[in-house]
Amino acid sequence: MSQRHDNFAPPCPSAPTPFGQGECAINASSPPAVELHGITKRFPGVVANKDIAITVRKGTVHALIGENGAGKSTLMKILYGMQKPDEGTIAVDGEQVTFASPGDAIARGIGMVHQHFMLADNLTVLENVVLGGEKLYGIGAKARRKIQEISDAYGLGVRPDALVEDLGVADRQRVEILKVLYRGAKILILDEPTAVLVPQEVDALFDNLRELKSEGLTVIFISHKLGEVLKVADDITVIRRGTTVGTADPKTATTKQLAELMVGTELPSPETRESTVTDVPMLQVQGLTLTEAGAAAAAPLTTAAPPDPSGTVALQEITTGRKLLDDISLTIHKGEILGIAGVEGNGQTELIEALMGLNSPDAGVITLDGQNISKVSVRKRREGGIGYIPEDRHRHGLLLEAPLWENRILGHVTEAPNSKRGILDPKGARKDTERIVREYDVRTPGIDVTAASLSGGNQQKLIVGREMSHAPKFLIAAHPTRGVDVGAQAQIWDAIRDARREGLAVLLISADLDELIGLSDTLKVMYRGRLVADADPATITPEQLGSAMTGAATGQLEGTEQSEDGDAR
Ligand SMILES: Nc1ncnc2c1ncn2[C@@H]1O[C@H](COP(=O)(O)OP(=O)(O)OP(=O)(O)O)[C@@H](O)[C@H]1O
Repeated sequence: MSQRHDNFAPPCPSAPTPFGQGECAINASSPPAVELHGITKRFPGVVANKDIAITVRKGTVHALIGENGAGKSTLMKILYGMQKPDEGTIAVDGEQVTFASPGDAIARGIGMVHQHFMLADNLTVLENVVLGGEKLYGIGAKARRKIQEISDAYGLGVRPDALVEDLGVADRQRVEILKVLYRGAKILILDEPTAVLVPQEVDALFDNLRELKSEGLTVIFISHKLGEVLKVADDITVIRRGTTVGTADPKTATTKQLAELMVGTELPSPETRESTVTDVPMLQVQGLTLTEAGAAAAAPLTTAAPPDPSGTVALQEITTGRKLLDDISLTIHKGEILGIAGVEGNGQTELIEALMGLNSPDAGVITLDGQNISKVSVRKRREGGIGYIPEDRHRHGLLLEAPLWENRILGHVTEAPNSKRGILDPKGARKDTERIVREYDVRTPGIDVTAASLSGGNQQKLIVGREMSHAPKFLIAAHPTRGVDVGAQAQIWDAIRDARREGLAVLLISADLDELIGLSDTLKVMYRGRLVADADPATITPEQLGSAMTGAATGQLEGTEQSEDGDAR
């Protein structure tokens, strides 16, 4: 490592050693909950983890940070029994263990909350928590008591009889946490837990984490949000290119230092106040309304998803006509980034799907560059100049089991360089994939590996590279930097800004409010399917925006104006 900061100590040596020998940053005052020593994991062409050494103290929050592809998820999968290390040892509470499956890890008190929640929407909280763990406390009064007890003990505020489909993102996350606690977890692994939360929800989650550790539980969490890491972590381990490069003391370290240690670059800022907005409308939406029945017509864009076995039931339920999009009108001009703020589940997904032609709106007109595209197919819309960075990269952005170069073709089959005179051109696609890998720094051993084998952030870089390569007129960018490290984030922001300067119109949807405020020229708040307020990105704060998003703030917000469609509800 070339740079060294006073606040950073080298990682603990990989061979088991007693604590407190001076050069190791970990405080010896609490006993270790987890000790990873000499962990090495190889995949074809990649050493994902190399001689990793981490000690996690009991009753602490331990953050794991590092650039995309550094090896964080692999390491946590090893600790959770999902992957087997090629070398190295794991000790839990001082005892050496080997895990053949997550079941083994759970039995040793390790639980993992994944980024993508794994809850059944149509079941209650109680049913979700009990599901698969029926042997523990049954499914009746005893289970209910236990859930209430855990919820009260850690301040989770979970209601056992609430239907999961009625819960917001933060509540769902609490259910996931409760679920692992119910199974006896004493060590919780959280994979980017704040990626989908608004600032107030992040604070609430951090209160929960503090509660957990005050009860002696241990939390390991992966994050790219360095400010949050400094706020909540007791210890920080930095992983770089598969190996531990240092530990940091959150009391004294700065985000800038962390960023430098992680990726060797300074912390980027999304702030952009140069205006390139023209008065030429690129995308116009008038009175877009969608009921549940129209949304059910949604077709997957890329993957041939297996039919939902509960499809018939779902269809029977779609009779209420509840409006998922309610009279949405907006205009995005050439050179303009219009940001939409909203807690997930308030219609953003449906709006994106409507613009892409993936659902059937009940009313409304969509115009792209003067052409009415309301009834036009997905393919024609793409050929007409719509770029699409989807919110769920696994469902709509990639064919996970296909190689990278085939993923380069996805959504752009008929366009150059993937196609020549109407015929697929694998050579052209391969060459251009290599360019994207180079230009967007996609960390991969080659373009023939599957998309599934890339780390999450590198998958995202591939999608962004692909979509920007077609010089779109209008870009739908849903969480464009979700899961990417600070270095790649800066690169993606630059790519979007550069294209905007050339006249690109962008619809930006992001849970990262700094990104939303920093990049947008115009900002709207979406709540329960409606655009309820316009905010000025130059003056609004993330906290004010967060309040508006949760519907907590009514009337006109500071830094906002009334929405086009009337009252600021
Ligand atoms: N199943 C797999 N097959 C092949 N390679 C893999 C597999 N899983 C991970 N890798 C590779 O191992 C390396 C580490 O990936 P990992 O997902 O652990 O990184 P990460 O630090 O979690 O990244 P991110 O921040 O982007 O999520 C990457 O180069 C990735 O491509």
